[in-house]
Amino acid sequence: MNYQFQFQPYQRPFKIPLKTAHGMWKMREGIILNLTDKQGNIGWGEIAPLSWFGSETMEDALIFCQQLPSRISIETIFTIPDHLPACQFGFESAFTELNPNSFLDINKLHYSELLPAGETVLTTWKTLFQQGAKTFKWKIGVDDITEEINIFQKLIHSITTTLSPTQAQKIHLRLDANEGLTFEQAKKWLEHCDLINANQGLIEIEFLEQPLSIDQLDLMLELCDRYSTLLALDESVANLQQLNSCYQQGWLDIFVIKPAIFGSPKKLKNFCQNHEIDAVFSSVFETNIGQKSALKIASELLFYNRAVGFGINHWFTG
Ligand SMILES: O=C(O)CCC(=O)c1ccccc1C(=O)O
Ligand SMILES: [Mg+2]
Repeated sequence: MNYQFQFQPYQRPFKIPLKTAHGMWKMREGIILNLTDKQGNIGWGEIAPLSWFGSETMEDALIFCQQLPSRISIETIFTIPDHLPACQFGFESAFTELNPNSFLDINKLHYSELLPAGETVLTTWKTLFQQGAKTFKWKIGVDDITEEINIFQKLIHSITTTLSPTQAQKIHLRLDANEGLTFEQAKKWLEHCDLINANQGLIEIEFLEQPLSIDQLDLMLELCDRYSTLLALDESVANLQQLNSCYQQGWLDIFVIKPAIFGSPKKLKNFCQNHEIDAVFSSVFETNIGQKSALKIASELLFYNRAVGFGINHWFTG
């Protein structure tokens, strides 16, 4: 059995550049591919690399696609090397569209909306809340910490005063530092988070994501012991080898999984079915094609029903 293979690179500008502790991101680049079977059915896939998270680069992915013949076998799809994790996802997704293995309803998922770093968070959160959002993630570790904690207090105040006392559902707020904090700064943030969570009010700080760099897992484990607010690993668990390693080293809080750069979905499913980890599935700003495949994986593997980090469409026009 083999498939006809086609691919097309794309570029998609952000409405406003995404600011994280890793820098500014203005343009999402990737590759849309399709496989056609003998009956003429088409399966779509997307390669959306994120090299600052340790995946291959856009160039690596393009070179890989260019050297493939126009007809490829199943064997080719399932033997893409581990240093091309976004390619593994893209090709396997297209294959799975042609050979579906589950029919779960991705419309049942709930979403976390991504809020921009800095003061604009104060207006953005409200617009998204008025559209029905209940879970938000705010990027921190970008500006001076005193300034950010100041904005954080204003955000908490804004949420508290906007909610009606009869609000049925809690607002969940996630903080994502993208490795941008020091140990001391992480402690400071977690003190603020613990105070809010001790209130047991209508706002819950759901977790602090990747406060420290990936070589500081020991310190992040220490933060888990010291504070009651949960921590999440993201950059530290970008692929299967890293996930395995952090799991073995005793991480019990949350794991952020970005299916589009994680590598083979088959291997990811295998891991999650053997270890019931507390996972948050999240986007890497892929288009609807990659999102659909990633959300299918999420709906199959979600044990704790946490909101998925795919509330990102407001970052693009059209
Ligand atoms: O996880 C989410 O809720 C949104 C997606 C997100 O934050 C993200 C998107 C692209 C690259 C990195 C990250 C990140 O979580 O650090
Ligand atoms: Mg993150």
